[in-house]
Amino acid sequence: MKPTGTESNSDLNNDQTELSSPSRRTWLKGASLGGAVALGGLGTVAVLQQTGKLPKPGQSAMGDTTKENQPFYGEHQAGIITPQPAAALVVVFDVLAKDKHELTRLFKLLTTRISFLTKGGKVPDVDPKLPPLDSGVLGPEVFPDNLTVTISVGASLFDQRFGLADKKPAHLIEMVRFPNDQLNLDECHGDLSIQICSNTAETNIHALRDIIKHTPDLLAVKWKIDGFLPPHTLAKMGEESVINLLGFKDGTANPNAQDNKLMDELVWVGTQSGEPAWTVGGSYQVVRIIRNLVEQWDRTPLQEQEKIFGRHKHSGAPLGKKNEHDDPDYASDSDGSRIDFKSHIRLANPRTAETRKNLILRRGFNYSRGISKSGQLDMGLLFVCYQANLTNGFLTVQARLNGEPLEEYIRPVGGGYFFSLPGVKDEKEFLGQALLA
Ligand SMILES: C=CC1=C(C)c2cc3[nH]c(cc4nc(cc5[nH]c(cc1n2)c(C)c5CCC(=O)O)C(CCC(=O)O)=C4C)c(C)c3C=C
Ligand SMILES: [Fe+2]
Repeated sequence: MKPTGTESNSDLNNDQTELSSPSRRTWLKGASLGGAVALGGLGTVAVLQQTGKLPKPGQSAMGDTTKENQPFYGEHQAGIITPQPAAALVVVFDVLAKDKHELTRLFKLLTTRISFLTKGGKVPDVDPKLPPLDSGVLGPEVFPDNLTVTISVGASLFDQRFGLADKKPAHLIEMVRFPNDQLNLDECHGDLSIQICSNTAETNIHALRDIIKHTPDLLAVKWKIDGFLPPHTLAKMGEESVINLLGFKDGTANPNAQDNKLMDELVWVGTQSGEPAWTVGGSYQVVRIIRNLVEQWDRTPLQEQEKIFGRHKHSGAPLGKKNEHDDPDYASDSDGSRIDFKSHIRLANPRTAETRKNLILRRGFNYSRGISKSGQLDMGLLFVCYQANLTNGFLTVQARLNGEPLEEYIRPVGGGYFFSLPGVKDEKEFLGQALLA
């Protein structure tokens, strides 16, 4: 299936992200040296640690964030409209289950593991002659650390193996190849994706190893990629967006994920969608591994970089405007002399009444993973987005972006389309229950 979509102009509200998390306020705010005198004899760092104004070894610069937790039970899975933490990984599996009965066992197992991992708790000791129940990566007691684990299924899960063909979400297809793609098939598609996000890479690794340990006969890893967000800009989230590896603020014009009505319209599959009933409360997930050709980009004049995005590099403001969240005001730029018609932002979202249905919720992370065979840095954007309708969302937006000047500096190399399952409402339910009913 080929993505399509051409749009026309009129005005549209500018939806802004409100992802502010009070726990992410910089720990230095309000820290004072008062009390240092009372602890005379200790060095300044030790004094600040004693008074709780500096992190102790093992604590992050934000303070102890290990107890932060995201609820597992709810109408929707966590990790979609949840504010983004610093670390992420996406892992995609082939499902080894042989029939629907085994697939049900897989989803029940995933439910049990995720509900434990996101809450945390003590892991029982076992006979030392046996393998320990837990990898021990987080110590003897597992802590939540803001963990979310989001389960999504690919189009291939609806083949003949499990008798689910008639339950396939209407828009779910295998990822299509766009003109600028240089896809490595080893990093494309798959039966099941798991997005794991938390405050640290270690917590994500712990969760992944726990899931793999419990599912040896049911899942086989196909591909995996780690992502991160810069902590120094995460601390200012809500005021400013985080910076991507091309040095631009990313996420500025994202729809407000705290606005439930907007999320019902743009992200969650609703009862009137014409989709199979089991999908209500779920969302289409797009994952794209988009390499940034940073050596080339870093030798590109600032003026050119800004023209390509349509925004000022450091402030993130639309060209010709002052502040990051200012409206690009395309009505006053009908000839494209201020913000080029081919700029990334103008193509991605022309902000017309007709293109409102194409809005997507982006939830990307930076990635960096060594060097290419020809000695270039292998880094870029782990692009993730969610939408209620894959065709209206990513496929249409990407079709508009095809041929954009940014393509000279980016190469999509992998990814897939998936459907994120609806949430688990309480302890009696399991992930995918309605799909397997
Ligand atoms: C198909 C969807 C999109 C892909 C793929 C994509 C890749 C991509 N984007 C950046 C950097 C930025 N994107 C920005 C805005 C933006 N991007 C998309 C969609 C895709 N981007 C949308 C819908 C928007 C919002 C447009 C708007 O509403 O005005 C920005 C500007 C800041 C922001 O609003 O987030 C940057 C910067 C890269 C580097 C990239 C691939 C590597
Ligand atoms: Fe973008």
